[in-house]
Amino acid sequence: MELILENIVKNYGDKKVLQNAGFTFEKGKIYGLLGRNGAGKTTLFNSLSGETKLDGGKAYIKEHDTLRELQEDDIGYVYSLPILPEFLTGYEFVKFFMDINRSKIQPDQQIDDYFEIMKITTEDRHRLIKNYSHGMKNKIQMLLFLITKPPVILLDEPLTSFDVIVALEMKILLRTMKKDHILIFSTHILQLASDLCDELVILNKGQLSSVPRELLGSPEFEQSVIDLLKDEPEGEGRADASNA
Ligand SMILES: Nc1ncnc2c1ncn2[C@@H]1O[C@H](COP(=O)(O)OP(=O)(O)OP(=O)(O)O)[C@@H](O)[C@H]1O
Repeated sequence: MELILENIVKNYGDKKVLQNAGFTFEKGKIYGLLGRNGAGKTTLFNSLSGETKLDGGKAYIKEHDTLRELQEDDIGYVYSLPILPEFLTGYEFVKFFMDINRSKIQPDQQIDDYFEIMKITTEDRHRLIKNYSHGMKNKIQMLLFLITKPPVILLDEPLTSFDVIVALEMKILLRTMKKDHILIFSTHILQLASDLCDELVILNKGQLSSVPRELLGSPEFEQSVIDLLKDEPEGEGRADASNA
């Protein structure tokens, strides 16, 4: 399965944010999306999830040689600031979510199985969401996608809200999930990106480009990414980014 972006354009008034951005993302990989503040990472995620209308271009899902337009249902979106019903307990909310998505769930999957996978304790399951930490809310959002299994999962700065232990748990979870999904997460943490991602994608000047794989984990990695993100035109010593 592939997510294919073609000539994606998004403007806010006179501000051109995404300018003919194109890229092909593949199932089985974790992609890190890097870009400077205001580069348009959230705008790209909002556009793909249908929250914001695109001004141009198309997004497709390609599966078994069949191409179709991306639909809202294809996307699971883990927001950096999750919006959840605070008046319910985690358990009540997940139960409700399972009820309305009954057709997508394997019959042998029990609600507690999902909480176990997400390592949410029995006590926490029955607490009101309004008392959850930011990281706990992110965990609940990720749990929802274990239920509905959308082909594409977008995570906006997800791991920054987790403590080191939970971040490690989440990394393991993302690595197990990647075989069934296209996972794209935005981050400013270069170490996390090089550690977790199979591919790094740079969003700069409204366009997407991939960081050469051989740079991941190399001693020049950090400096090369900084060079790629700088506004200056291509100069000596600058790493080569290949447009997909
Ligand atoms: N609803 C909006 N109306 C007008 N301008 C917007 C809107 N949303 C975003 N922008 C502008 O679009 C640009 C891209 O914003 P966006 O939030 O997508 O960037 P980002 O890469 O996610 O940034 P950060 O890393 O700081 O979260 C910014 O200049 C921002 O001010």
